[in-house]
Amino acid sequence: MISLLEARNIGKRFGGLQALTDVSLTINKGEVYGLIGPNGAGKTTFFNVLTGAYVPDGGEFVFNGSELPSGKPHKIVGRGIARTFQNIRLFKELTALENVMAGHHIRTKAGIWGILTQNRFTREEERLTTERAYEMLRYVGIERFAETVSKNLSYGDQRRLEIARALATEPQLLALDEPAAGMNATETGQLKTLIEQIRHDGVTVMLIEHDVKLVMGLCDRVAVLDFGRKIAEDVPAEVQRNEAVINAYLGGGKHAH
Ligand SMILES: Nc1ncnc2c1ncn2[C@@H]1O[C@H](COP(=O)(O)OP(=O)(O)OP(=O)(O)O)[C@@H](O)[C@H]1O
Repeated sequence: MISLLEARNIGKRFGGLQALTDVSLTINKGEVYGLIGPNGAGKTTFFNVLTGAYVPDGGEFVFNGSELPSGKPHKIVGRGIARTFQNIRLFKELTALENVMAGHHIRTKAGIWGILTQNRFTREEERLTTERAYEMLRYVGIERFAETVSKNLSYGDQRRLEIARALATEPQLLALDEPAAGMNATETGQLKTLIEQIRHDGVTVMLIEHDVKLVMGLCDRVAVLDFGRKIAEDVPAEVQRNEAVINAYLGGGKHAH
């Protein structure tokens, strides 16, 4: 097994609150890796330090054998890590197609100057970006909504669009923050199929999710956070019968979702 991401002793504090304490984990290439735990356990904070939204107070991330910069979201996307957000963050007034094109621009050479000056090279690149964006929409199953303003899409389709936009950055690791939140059973089933396809196509997936059935049915391994510490990491069957995990989360105790 080849490791893609290694988190080493990640710590993050917000004032008096220790949101993450010495979190270490390794994600292998080709895995679907779940991150679960009660509300406030630190899952989203982990994504935020990984993707550069926050700078960790301690520890480091090694990706593809070299250290990731901290607090540099754009650079981290460039290194091959893309994410979606718990609260959907699309450009609401832009069409689905435009949202995905915005994602792909990180991989184009022309950059903002090219776009402003509209030279021939840029026009060709724009054409390819548009083509690729359509391809991504098709991939997640919402090509028919390419010209729809994204705020008018159904909730499930907005979540798919976020995934398409993240995939347009051509990631090696796709970090999904509660992708099934607010989805009905049919949409969740389709999401599971989509994530399996993404993995099949060579993208490693890290997933925060409260839908335990989805997590256990989809993930190769699952890590459990509780009060900012990793309390377990194993294959789903083992995690489900881990006593500490049952007490903290799966048992439906006081801070389970
Ligand atoms: N920017 C911030 N400033 C202060 N406290 C924060 C900040 N972000 C998160 N926290 C706190 O850190 C802790 C961990 O929050 P986090 O959102 O990472 O939990 P979570 O496991 O993702 O929870 P949920 O399942 O509810 O999304 C919580 O107590 C939260 O209130």
